Amino acid sequence: MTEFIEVPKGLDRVIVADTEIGDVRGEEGFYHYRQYNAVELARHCSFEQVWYLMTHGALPTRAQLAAFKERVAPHRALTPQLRELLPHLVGASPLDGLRTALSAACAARPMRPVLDIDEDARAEDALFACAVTPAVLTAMWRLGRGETPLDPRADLGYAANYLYMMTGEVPTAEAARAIEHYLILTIDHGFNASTFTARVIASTGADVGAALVGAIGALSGPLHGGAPARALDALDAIGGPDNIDAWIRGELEAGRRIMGFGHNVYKTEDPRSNHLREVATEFGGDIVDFSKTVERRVVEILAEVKPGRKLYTNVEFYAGVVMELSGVPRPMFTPTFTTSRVVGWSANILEQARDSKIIRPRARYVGAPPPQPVPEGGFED
Ligand SMILES: CC(=O)SCCNC(=O)CCNC(=O)[C@H](O)C(C)(C)COP(=O)(O)OP(=O)(O)OC[C@H]1O[C@@H](n2cnc3c(N)ncnc32)[C@H](O)[C@@H]1OP(=O)(O)O
Ligand SMILES: O=C([O-])CC(=O)C(=O)O
Repeated sequence: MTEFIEVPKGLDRVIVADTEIGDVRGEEGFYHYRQYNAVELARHCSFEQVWYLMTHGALPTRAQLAAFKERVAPHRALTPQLRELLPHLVGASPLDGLRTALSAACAARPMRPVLDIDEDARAEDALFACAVTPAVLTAMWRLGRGETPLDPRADLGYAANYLYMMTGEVPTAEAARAIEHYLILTIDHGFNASTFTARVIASTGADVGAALVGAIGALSGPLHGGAPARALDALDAIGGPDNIDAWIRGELEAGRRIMGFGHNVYKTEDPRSNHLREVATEFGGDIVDFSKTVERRVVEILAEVKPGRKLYTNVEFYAGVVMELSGVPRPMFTPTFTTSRVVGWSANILEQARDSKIIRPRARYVGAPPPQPVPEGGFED
């Protein structure tokens, strides 16, 4: 007799795997990649150093980093197939374009199921997908505006090159470093919905590309990854200090959620939000002051209207502010998130692929009691 185990809705607080990649300690407001505080990594490392850490399990030596960058370099430009495909995707949102184009690029490679290949081959597939993602997104953006996609520049760091390929301008050091901080902060975050999706797909033995494309789909919803542009739109809709309370209360009365607030794991301040607030403060300006006032009132009003829920700003609120100040166009906010999270998904896919157990939970059937006779011809009257 099979014994069933009830778990809370949304798998809330359920531990479904062991991982050596990192963890989120929600009560403390702390998260880490491997053995390092992720915020400290953002303060002290380049994106590529943390990328190496996530996939290799240790920070690189100088020589290892140089060798890693050489492995990445040939994959940073669009493949010939992508150059041909992307113009056909103009009109799609950058994220939908990425989902489609990455799938095509992985198919053209071709990628083979993780179950059929060794660790090195899986890691090469993951490295290819991560390296080409910024080129796909920036090309989609430029093509959509009638501009020619740009090749990556070897003399620019990861974030500076990303901004350059998108806008055609070499960004200021301040903007490049701000985006690099944001990208490092968002590489990984426990078993969030998109990472879990990637791991479910990898647990079937499917190829790395299949797992990444599924994860992109999971990151496109407003409740996960899709909030930064909506948070900025909210600042626009509020308009000025006199309208803050009325706008927030109106949204809550209409049953809507305030984007960029609340988190499934953090029951105190999100450390990424605290760090990005600092980054935004270094830029300074009206939008930063206004954001801080809005943040304070949202937290206060949520505490009043939703007592006991412990709702604070999550990463997405100041992510939007920092991206806006760094010159990232709003439709590229969530796509920019994928350029970092693809590295975290990849580390998770590689870890999951070492485990041969398929992820396969059960659901309780609550429909009409079976078996009923099938109506004549398969039609209802
Ligand atoms: C990188 C990221 O993906 S970060 C998350 C980005 N998403 C957002 O910012 C969207 C807004 N936030 C939310 O929708 C939620 O806080 C989530 C999805 C992030 C987390 O949800 P959960 O932890 O599962 O909380 P849940 O949905 O159970 O909400 C708990 C209560 O708080 C309320 N709540 C949670 N977040 C918010 C919010 N942003 N605005 C208003 N109310 C909220 C819910 O309405 C619910 O109230 P109830 O008890 O009266 O029903
Ligand atoms: O952890 C989560 O559920 C959402 C989140 O903040 C992330 O994925 O970065």
